[in-house]
Amino acid sequence: MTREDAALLSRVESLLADPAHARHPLRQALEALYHHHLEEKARLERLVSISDGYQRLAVENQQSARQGYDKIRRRQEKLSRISDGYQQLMREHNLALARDSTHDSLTGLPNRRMVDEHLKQEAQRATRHAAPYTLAILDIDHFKRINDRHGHEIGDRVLVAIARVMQGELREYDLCARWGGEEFLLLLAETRLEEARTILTRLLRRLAAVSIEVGDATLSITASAGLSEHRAGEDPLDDTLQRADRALLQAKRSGRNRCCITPTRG
Ligand SMILES: Nc1nc2c(ncn2[C@@H]2O[C@H](COP(=O)(O)OP(=O)(O)OP(=O)(O)O)[C@@H](O)[C@H]2O)c(=O)[nH]1
Repeated sequence: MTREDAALLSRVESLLADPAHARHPLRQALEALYHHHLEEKARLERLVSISDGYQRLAVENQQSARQGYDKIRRRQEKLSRISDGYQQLMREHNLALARDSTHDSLTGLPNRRMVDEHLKQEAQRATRHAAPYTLAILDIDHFKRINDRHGHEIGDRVLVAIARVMQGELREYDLCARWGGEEFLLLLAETRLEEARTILTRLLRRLAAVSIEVGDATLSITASAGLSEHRAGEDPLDDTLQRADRALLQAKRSGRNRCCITPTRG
């Protein structure tokens, strides 16, 4: 209520209360108007109060709806984080499984299964592009002595060291796999026998220069290798590798620390 309204009301109340105007012809009408005004004012105040209550309720509802929504959103974000983490874990787990199934756990080199896959691909490539490739089988010389003298653990260290050297020496499109025990299979892509022999001779020299510290002593090794070039139409494992194996035997028999080849024909 404004100051003017309050002053007017107070003036009306004074007029109504004044006995001098008790018989005034407008007094009754003024009194009725005054009471009507008070009732209307009270009604208006009630309406305002109800309206305020509604507004308060609406705001509270809005707030609680927003809080509820935020809570659900936070929960969903949390769930999606958990799900993302779980999926990432599964992906890593599957990758690790796939890797374990195709790689040797000691050296980290590809294993036989991986060789099989590569040989299939290489066979297709060789047929399509007439691209030659050579297989080499490399075997550490007198490895049993290393195990016997220094123990299996040192033998393992030697295998790991050799694997690392071979991976460093070969081209990235070649394959160097652990074939079993102290034997490694090398697939030299797009490589003819003579070129492969040069690569293997260099590799054997590199291996012979490796020093492995065992306590106070320094250990060194040599290796022998047999090579054979794949011939069109033949099975790489049944034929090419068999010839490479025979060449390896020849390398061992003729004094070790060397590589031998089987001629491309014959
Ligand atoms: N430390 C270790 N030794 C292995 C592993 N796999 C095979 N060997 C050993 O490798 C040795 C292979 O010995 P042999 O087949 O007699 O051949 P070698 O002593 O290398 O002799 P040559 O091949 O004739 O020069 C055996 O003593 C096996 O126990 C392995 O994963 N770790």
